[in-house]
Amino acid sequence: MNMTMMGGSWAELGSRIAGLVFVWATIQQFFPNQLRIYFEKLIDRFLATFYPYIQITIHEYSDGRRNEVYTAIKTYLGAKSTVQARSLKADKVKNSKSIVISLDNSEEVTDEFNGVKLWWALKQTVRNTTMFTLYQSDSEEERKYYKLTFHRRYRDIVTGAYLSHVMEEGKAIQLKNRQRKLYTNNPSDKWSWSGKNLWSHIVFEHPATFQTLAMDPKKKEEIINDLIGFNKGKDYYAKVGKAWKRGYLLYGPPGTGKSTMIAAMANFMNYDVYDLELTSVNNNTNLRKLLIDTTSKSIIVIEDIDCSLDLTGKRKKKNEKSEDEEHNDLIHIKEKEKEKDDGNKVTLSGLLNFIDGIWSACGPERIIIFTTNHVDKLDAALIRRGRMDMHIEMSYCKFEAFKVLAKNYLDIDSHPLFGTIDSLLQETDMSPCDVAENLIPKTASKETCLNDLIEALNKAKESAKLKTEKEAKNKKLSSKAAKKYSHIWMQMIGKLRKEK
Ligand SMILES: Nc1ncnc2c1ncn2[C@@H]1O[C@H](COP(=O)(O)OP(=O)(O)OP(=O)(O)O)[C@@H](O)[C@H]1O
Ligand SMILES: [Mg+2]
Repeated sequence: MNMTMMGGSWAELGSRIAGLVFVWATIQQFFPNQLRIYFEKLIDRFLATFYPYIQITIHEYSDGRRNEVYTAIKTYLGAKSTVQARSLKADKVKNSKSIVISLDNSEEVTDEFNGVKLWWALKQTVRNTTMFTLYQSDSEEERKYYKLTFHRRYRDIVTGAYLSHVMEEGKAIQLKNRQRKLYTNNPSDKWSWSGKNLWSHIVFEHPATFQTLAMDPKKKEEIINDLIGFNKGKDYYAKVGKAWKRGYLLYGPPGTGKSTMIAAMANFMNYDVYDLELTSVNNNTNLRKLLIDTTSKSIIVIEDIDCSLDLTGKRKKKNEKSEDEEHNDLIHIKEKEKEKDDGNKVTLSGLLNFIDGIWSACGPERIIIFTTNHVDKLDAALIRRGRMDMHIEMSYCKFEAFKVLAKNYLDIDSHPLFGTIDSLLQETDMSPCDVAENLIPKTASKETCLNDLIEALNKAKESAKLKTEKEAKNKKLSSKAAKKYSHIWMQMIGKLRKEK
């Protein structure tokens, strides 16, 4: 804080204040209450003439608890002070992935907001506290606080917009620096009575990014843009009256990168991941409790949704039904479920409520992802647009995806063998997982890896051909048998009729 800028000589001001304190003490002794209030006001006015600055103090602890505002200010000033302050502190803070820089004691920084100049200082008081233990002893307790000084002219702007800005910035930096977590739900019957152990977590450290994800580049860009739009959509969602959340359905054969995509999304958005194991949830109420216990800026994942709930069978003739019939069907299913709901299982309507019921809006900025290998097995109501806003097909490896894998695994952008691989990938279905397996360098030669892949692709092509031939043969045989038996059947019926 630049003290010389704040007007007058400090020594002079100090002696005036000392004089006033003396006068004040005398007044307190000899004068009645009303007169004392009058003098108090007079002194305030007198001080304000010489010292037009206001100070706000923010203590580290408030009502015995750590003050959230103090923490946000500390983070905010940490970012400012790296360029200004001469004395800084570096700490490894719990739940933070990097070292946190903050102001050292008695250091000061200047800030500017919409043309208003402000001065911040970190102060510390030491209090003697007596510990009443067996060996009664004295100990010193440190109390830290930030002091913000500004001209009284800017009182409104500082107490309003500026402090909100500091809080928002501080929280955003905290979020960016935090160590992200991967949660999984504990089985409902093992929840503690306090209800605090609904989820267990570990640190989330998956290396997948969109850059290393092998898929069609256009599709990848579309997904990235969708996520960016969602991330910036706070005002839009509020304006249209929608809860700030988005659903993605990832479907495709095994090993095509669905789980990898979830990790890439979480890294891109800087979100936590809640991996929800539906089979460990014993009823709809507990499912709702789990939802309420998730934080904002998180992805809730239900992997292999088709295996988690019995959603099949009810809509086998889906393609034959009109939209109206589908709708009525859903109402019917919900009613039937309600009738037999014994509170011992998660039902389709419970899951639908989980996704977009009134409780789903309880924490903003959340993404829900379902993955499945069999999209056609899922109930249309579960994945309709609005619930699962974007349906993403993760398909077998094509040449563009292969190029990403070749770059990741072999660090090459081109090779004379790429042409052969391109044409083989057009004729054969191989998952990125299997392609990647062949690209892991087992020997020093990159060419050997590519040749291994070509060999694997040729084998896959050959076995696919054999499979198709076998299927065609079986089909032919069964249609021949069907014809034969229908012929015999007809002959029998004819005979019976004649006999009649
Ligand atoms: N598109 C991809 N891009 C990069 N790596 C991939 C991709 N697909 C698969 N892999 C690799 O294969 C491994 C398995 O992929 P992943 O678990 O994401 O597949 P999945 O689609 O979730 O499979 P499943 O349906 O069996 O759950 C990953 O660890 C990753 O290394
Ligand atoms: Mg998976």
